[in-house]
Amino acid sequence: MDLPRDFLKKMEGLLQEEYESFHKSYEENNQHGLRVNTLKVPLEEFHRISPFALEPIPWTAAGYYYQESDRPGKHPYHDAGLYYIQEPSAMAVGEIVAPQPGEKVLDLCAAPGGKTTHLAAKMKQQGLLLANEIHPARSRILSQNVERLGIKNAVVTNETPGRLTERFPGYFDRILVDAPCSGEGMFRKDPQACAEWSLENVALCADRQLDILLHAGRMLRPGGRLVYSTCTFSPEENEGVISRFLKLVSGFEVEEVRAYDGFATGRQEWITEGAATIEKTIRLWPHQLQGEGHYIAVLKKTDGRTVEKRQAAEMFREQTRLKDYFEFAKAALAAAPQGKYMLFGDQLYIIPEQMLSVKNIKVVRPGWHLGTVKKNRFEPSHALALAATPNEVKHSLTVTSTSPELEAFLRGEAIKAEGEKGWYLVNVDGYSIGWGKLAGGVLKNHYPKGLRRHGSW
Ligand SMILES: C[S@@+](CC[C@H](N)C(=O)[O-])C[C@H]1O[C@@H](n2cnc3c(N)ncnc32)[C@H](O)[C@@H]1O
Repeated sequence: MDLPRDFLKKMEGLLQEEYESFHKSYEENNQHGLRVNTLKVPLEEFHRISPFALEPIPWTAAGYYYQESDRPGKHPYHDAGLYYIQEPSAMAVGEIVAPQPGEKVLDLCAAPGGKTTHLAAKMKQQGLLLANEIHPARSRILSQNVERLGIKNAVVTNETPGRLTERFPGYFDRILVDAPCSGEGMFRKDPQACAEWSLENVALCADRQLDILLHAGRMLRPGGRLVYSTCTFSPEENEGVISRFLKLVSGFEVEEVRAYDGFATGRQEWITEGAATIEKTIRLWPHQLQGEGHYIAVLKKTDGRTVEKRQAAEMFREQTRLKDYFEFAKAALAAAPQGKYMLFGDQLYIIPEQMLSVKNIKVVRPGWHLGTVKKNRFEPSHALALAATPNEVKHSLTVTSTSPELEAFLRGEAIKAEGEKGWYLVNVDGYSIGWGKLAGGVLKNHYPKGLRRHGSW
């Protein structure tokens, strides 16, 4: 690999006798990982059905190494949301955030959604997961991944940390700042990060990271936990940002992180005036484990201001407009889902109970999308399909992952099928993948146009 000379010089100075083995790691290929989405398939079941040879990743309960030649991204189980393809070291972050079902959790820099989907699996569809991404196009990709993995309790926003802080002071139990960084830890995987690297950019990233972290600190409730992570090695962006934060803000302490084999500690000596507790933060090195470079710190808020009174999400008052939805639910679902229904224009959602008002906030996905209220009928959404199981609907059609029917369905074609008229949840080997509408022996295709496949795979 053609690595930036200034980068190598800096790493040699930092790592000294360890530098040689670090440098050698660039001669090896990066490892590939997938994380099973336990919202859709229990782990033991995935072990039984997995078409791929899998090796467990030690620091993640649902994470596995796979062989690149298996191409899990092409398998229909990917479209059905059974797993998320994620760099192995990145899986340590969600484990360390460790959100509990029912909590209020913010993922502040969330796209494309690797960590959001990991946090969601741990929350088991309960509580509020606010996934935010500042870049509009990236926030839409994040939203698609939330949909694909069948997540019901996530709200996706497209905001600056500053604007979220105005709405959510002292609100969250846990916050993840997976900060934009110089990406030094990803050079093996992402040659573009390598091409864009410079010492100036490292300094720029560090200032931006501190700014994001300061906002995050204000949104944390007293007693809550703030996890900061990067995929870079530079001490300025890691130990440096945490030390600067601790100097600027009182009432936070660094918490010990559970270490696995191969995890190393943060390095106090690499920054000037580094807090001694910085050694409780962790570093993942590509020459010490099978994964790329990462840094993770956990900060606990030991005190805080009294929390201001907040505005609850607007109540929904238009029950009459839901008549067609309830008729659809009666005909197609085993039971209408419980929750706080809300209409945004003609789009119907169930929003997480703990969500606050979204007025003046750029919302990409306000909750679990159920479908569109049309004139005299209701059309169910892809998000409703992906989060449903065959026993939650009245009619379902099972196809196998290798069947021509599934290929046709994913291409957007109609399928021949017999049965009662109505909406059918199409599922691959029992895992929901989309809607079809049956009439006259033909299942009309409702697989979203943007997701359809072309040719075979
Ligand atoms: C490391 S990536 C996040 C990866 C994501 N957590 C995942 O696991 O898939 C950092 C994200 O921060 C976003 N970002 C960039 N500048 C930002 C800012 N000033 N405030 C908040 N987020 C920012 C980037 O667009 C990027 O999507």
